Amino acid sequence: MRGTSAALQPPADATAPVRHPEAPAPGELLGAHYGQCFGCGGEQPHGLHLEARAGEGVSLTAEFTVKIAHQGAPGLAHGGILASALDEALGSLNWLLRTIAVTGRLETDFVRPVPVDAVLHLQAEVTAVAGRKIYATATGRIGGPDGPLAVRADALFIEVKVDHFIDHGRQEEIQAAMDDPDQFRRARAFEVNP
Ligand SMILES: CCCCCCCC(=O)SCCNC(=O)CCNC(=O)[C@H](O)C(C)(C)COP(=O)(O)OP(=O)(O)OC[C@H]1O[C@@H](n2cnc3c(N)ncnc32)[C@H](O)[C@@H]1OP(=O)(O)O
Repeated sequence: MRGTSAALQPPADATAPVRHPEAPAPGELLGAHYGQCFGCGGEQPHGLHLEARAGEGVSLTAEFTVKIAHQGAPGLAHGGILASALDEALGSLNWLLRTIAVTGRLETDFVRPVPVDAVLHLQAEVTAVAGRKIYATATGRIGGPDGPLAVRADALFIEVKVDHFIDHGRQEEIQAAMDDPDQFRRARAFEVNP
């Protein structure tokens, strides 16, 4: 069974997504956008350490290994963790558009339980854009890109200005990110077009 609400159906005037000319080449690792990010940051000991690689068009692949710290039921990944992995993969697509956007809505189907130590292979793509609204979809398969389907999600991202983070984020982290002398890292912390 699959459920996607009307809010995730692109409107009639939606257009196909356009890959930014300076987006990383297909096959290139995207790297973490922020070291403290729970999804991709290398400085988060219990984070997902999700590694995303650019694909063709506005798509990517990503992998994450389910760790002991990610359990819900004994020996199985927590559903919220799996939704986080999908959210992170979907959010990383915005780097290929060079658009700053946040998740407005995320609808997840949990198809099959995912055991600890399994590697979840994610595939995500933007399907349509309508004004500030970015529609995207993702799947997660166990053990390999052709492995059994475990999770899938459809999402709506909403384009925001960098002020979204500056206005709402805790001041000390915002300041630290803004003070980063590495212009590229500073830009990516907020997924800003550098
Ligand atoms: C930096 C990259 C990090 C990647 C990590 C993974 C991504 C994340 O987890 S991001 C963090 C989680 N998300 C958030 O914190 C977002 C919190 N929400 C918000 O800040 C606001 O609600 C926000 C910005 C999404 C929308 O607010 P606002 O800018 O005022 O837009 P608003 O005018 O309400 O809506 C714009 C359009 O989007 C639609 N929309 C907004 N939210 C939703 C929603 N939840 N469901 C469906 N449609 C929505 C509106 O209906 C409207 O559509 P239309 O233009 O057709 O009328």
